Amino acid sequence: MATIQWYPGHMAKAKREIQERLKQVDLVLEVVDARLPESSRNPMLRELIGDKAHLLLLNKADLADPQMTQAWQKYYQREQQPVLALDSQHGQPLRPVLHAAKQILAPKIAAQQQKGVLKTTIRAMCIGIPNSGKSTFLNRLAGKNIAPIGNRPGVTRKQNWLKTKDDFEVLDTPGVLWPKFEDPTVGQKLALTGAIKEGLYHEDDITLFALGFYQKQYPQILQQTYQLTAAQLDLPAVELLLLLTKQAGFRDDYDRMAAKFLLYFRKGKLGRITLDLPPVGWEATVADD
Ligand SMILES: Nc1nc2c(ncn2[C@@H]2O[C@H](COP(=O)(O)OP(=O)(O)OP(=O)(O)O)[C@@H](O)[C@H]2O)c(=O)[nH]1
Repeated sequence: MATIQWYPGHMAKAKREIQERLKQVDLVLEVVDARLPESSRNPMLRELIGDKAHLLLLNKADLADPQMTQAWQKYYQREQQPVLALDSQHGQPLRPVLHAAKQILAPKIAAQQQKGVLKTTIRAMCIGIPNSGKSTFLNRLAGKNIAPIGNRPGVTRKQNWLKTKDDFEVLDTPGVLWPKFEDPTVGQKLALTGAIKEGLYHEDDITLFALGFYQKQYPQILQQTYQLTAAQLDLPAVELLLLLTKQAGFRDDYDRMAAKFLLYFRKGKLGRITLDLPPVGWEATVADD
């Protein structure tokens, strides 16, 4: 399978801009996809953030496996990484985000108050990879539509400040991917969830990856959606794709079936699933505490 690579012209520029803007903010809000909390974190951004106050937002939690989202939250808490799970599409994130921001910045706010500064504005910066839901999140935060929302990666181009009530100001930034995925499954997961521009991957490859993942982690969803027997569920992914293609009446046009499968997946019609699993053994260390 070809490795998915991405060489956007604006990446280096975005990096410089983010570096510059980091100096102006108290806090970084990192929006990731709750279905892939690690694979949708840009290592370059992580490096840029350094030790700046940082709240990790597991967005699209409505599409993720709720038990896995809970596990990931526990995992990050254990790592001393402040974290919140959000559904920006349907929820109201302002209150929980502001509350978490105030907790993270409590020592800084207390120091300012000691100096007699009573009205403290919190300045945050929203970062994340394309399509993680930054614009949707910011629109919800502001309570009105200000950031452009797209269902394609790479819609947000400029950096804009938005002000909410409660002296909370947030800076929007364009979604930034990184140039090369060390682990090819990261690219496959990002392509599956729609973070990578169409045309940079083969839909059948990504569908085969997804089928294999469902077979291993969520067989009951496949079984129920496509009415499969136990033996069919165990077929190699390629054969399963051919079977689904025939079942759909597409003869041997598996490209058409792959496109349909991806569309279904992206509409959330193939169940709530999480593609990244917390590192093996972390629960044991939590239990030891
Ligand atoms: N189900 C669900 N969909 C969401 C959520 N947040 C965003 N979306 C959808 O995800 C897609 C991408 O959202 P955007 O807000 O445009 O993402 P972005 O990160 O600003 O994207 P770029 O502009 O490419 O950087 C859109 O189709 C949104 O409707 C969420 O919490 N749940």
